[in-house]
Amino acid sequence: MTAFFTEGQSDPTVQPVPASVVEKVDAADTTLHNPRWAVISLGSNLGNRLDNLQGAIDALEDTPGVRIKAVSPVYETEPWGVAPGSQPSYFNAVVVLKTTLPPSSLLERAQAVEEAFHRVRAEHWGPRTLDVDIVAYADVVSDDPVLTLPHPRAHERAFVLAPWHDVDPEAQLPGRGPVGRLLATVTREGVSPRADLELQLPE
Ligand SMILES: Nc1ncnc2c1ncn2[C@@H]1O[C@H](COP(=O)(O)OP(=O)(O)OP(=O)(O)O)[C@@H](O)[C@H]1O
Ligand SMILES: Nc1nc2c(c(=O)[nH]1)N=C(CO)CN2
Repeated sequence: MTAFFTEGQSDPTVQPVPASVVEKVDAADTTLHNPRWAVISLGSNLGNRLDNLQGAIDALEDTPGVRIKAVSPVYETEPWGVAPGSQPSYFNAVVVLKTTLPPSSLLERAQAVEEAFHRVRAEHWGPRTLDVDIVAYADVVSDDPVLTLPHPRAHERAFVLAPWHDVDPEAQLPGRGPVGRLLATVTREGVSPRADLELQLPE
C-alpha cells in the first residue's frame, strides 16, 4: 500500500474532524452493529381500530433495521386524560422489537407510520386513527422533549403497562423499575383484554 501520509505527517488539504462528530459517528456505528430492543405502544380510537394496529405492525416490520419480536394481546381501553364519554374507546397494544436504528430514526419512522394512517393532530390527546409512541429504547434515559425516553407517561398508563407485562413479565422501565410493580400502582379500570381479537406477528 502506498503510504502518502504516514503517522505523524498530515495532509494539509484534509480538515480536522471535530471530536464531537467523531463521537456521533462512532455512536451510530456502534448502534448499527448492536441491535437494541425497543418497546412501542400502539393506540387507535377512530376507524377500523384493529386494522389500524395491524397495519402499524406490518409497516414497522417493513422498516429496514427493524424486527418485531413480540406482539401483545389487544386491550379495549377508556380514553385516558380526557373527559369520560368524550371520545370513542381505544384499542391498545404493545410491540417489542429489535432495531439497528438510532432512537431519532425510530421516532421518524413511527411518525411516518402515523401519517400513513392519516393521523390528524387537531387537539391535545384528541381522537386518532393511530398513535405510535416509543415507550422505551434499551436503557436510554433522556428528557429531550422531541424524544423523551422512556415515554414520560408510560409508567402511569395501564394501557401500556398491561400489554407490555403480558409479553414480557420481567420487563423493566428504565429509571422506574419492573413493569409488574408499576402495574400494581395504577388502576386497571377501563382497561379490558379483548381475548376475541388477535394481532399477528409478521412472518
Ligand atoms: N417517547 C416518545 N414517543 C413518541 N413521541 C414522543 C416521545 N417523546 C417525545 N415525543 C414527542 O411528542 C410529540 C407529540 O406526540 P403525540 O402527538 O403522539 O402525543 P400524544 O400521543 O397525543 O400524547 P402522549 O405523548 O401523551 O402519548 C411528538 O411530536 C414527539 O416529538
Ligand atoms: N386509552 C387510551 N387513552 C389515551 C391514549 C391511548 O392510546 N389509549 N393515547 C393518548 C395519547 O397518546 C391519550 N389517551
